Amino acid sequence: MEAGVGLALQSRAAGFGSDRRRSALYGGEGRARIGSLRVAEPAVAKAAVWARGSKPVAPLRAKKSSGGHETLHNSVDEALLLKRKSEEVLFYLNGRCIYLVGMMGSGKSTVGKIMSEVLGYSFFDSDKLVEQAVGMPSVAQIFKVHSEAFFRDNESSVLRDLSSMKRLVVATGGGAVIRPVNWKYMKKGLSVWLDVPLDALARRIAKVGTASRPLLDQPSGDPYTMAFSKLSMLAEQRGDAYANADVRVSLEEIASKQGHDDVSKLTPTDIAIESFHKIENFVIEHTVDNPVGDSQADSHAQRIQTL
Ligand SMILES: Nc1ncnc2c1ncn2[C@@H]1O[C@H](COP(=O)(O)OP(=O)(O)O)[C@@H](O)[C@H]1O
Ligand SMILES: O=C(O)C1=C[C@@H](OP(=O)(O)O)[C@@H](O)[C@H](O)C1
Repeated sequence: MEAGVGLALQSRAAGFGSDRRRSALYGGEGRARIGSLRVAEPAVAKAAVWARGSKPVAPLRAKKSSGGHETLHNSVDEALLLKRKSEEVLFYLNGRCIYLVGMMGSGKSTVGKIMSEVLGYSFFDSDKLVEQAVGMPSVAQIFKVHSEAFFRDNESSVLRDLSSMKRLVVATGGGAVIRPVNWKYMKKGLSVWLDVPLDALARRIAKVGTASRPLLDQPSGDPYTMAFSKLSMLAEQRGDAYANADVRVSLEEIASKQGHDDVSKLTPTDIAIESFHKIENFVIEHTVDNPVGDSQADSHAQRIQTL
């Protein structure tokens, strides 16, 4: 049984409900607002926080980072490229939402927040919306007190409600892809599969712990090994479900384009840029009547080049 997610979203949209609920709906994480979009921090500066390597480095306004000029240059270049790509994509998206899908720990929330900020879209994490709809503080607790099926019903309701909105980036839960009805909702926008090798996922999850991810939570054992074996099982069960996404962003491919094979060197900004690139190609390839018009697209491309 679902907990009236649709009604909850509507009543909150009309200004009812608790502040906690309202801030989660309109700000995702308390930043942007639907209706009057607001980006709290300049996206370029924010993006520059993630420079090469897996750790955040100092923002631009700070003194030189330990990586020196080269690191600073890399982060500035990345941030500018991200900005430029987002401007191109914004045009092609025409208000459509972006749904990020992928296994647990694939970076949907991390990359999704960067994409939403630079686009000026609102960000939502569907797990958080389910928690609010049900009135429980964590997905883990929902699984424990109710069941996975109860969680999945509410997840579908949240996706249904989001699908009627515009200009959102949504980080879906890793298992949202298994229900065909969820694809009906996500296909109202553009879906992006963050395809991350299992060993990298297991490393990330072992680092942050499994308490918030009930399907991986194990009372004992080496965290990396346990996460790896559970993730492998889930990946097998889910088969090709992720491949329903409109575009696939493979971290292995990005790493190989950059001339190495270490996906742990990729920053979330690298991944956001590649996601924009793939979305743009997808829209161009799938625009049957070319409603944008070639000349309009050309002049847009020229404008972008001069930025
Ligand atoms: N490109 C990346 N490099 C290194 N760590 C990352 C990267 N993207 C995400 N992470 C880390 O991996 C963990 C899971 O990321 P998250 O965005 O929460 O994934 P998801 O939303 O897909 O479950 C977080 O601790 C996050 O900081
Ligand atoms: O893969 C899954 O089935 C799940 C992924 C989780 O979301 P994240 O992918 O954000 O961790 C969360 O929805 C729930 O624990 C189930």
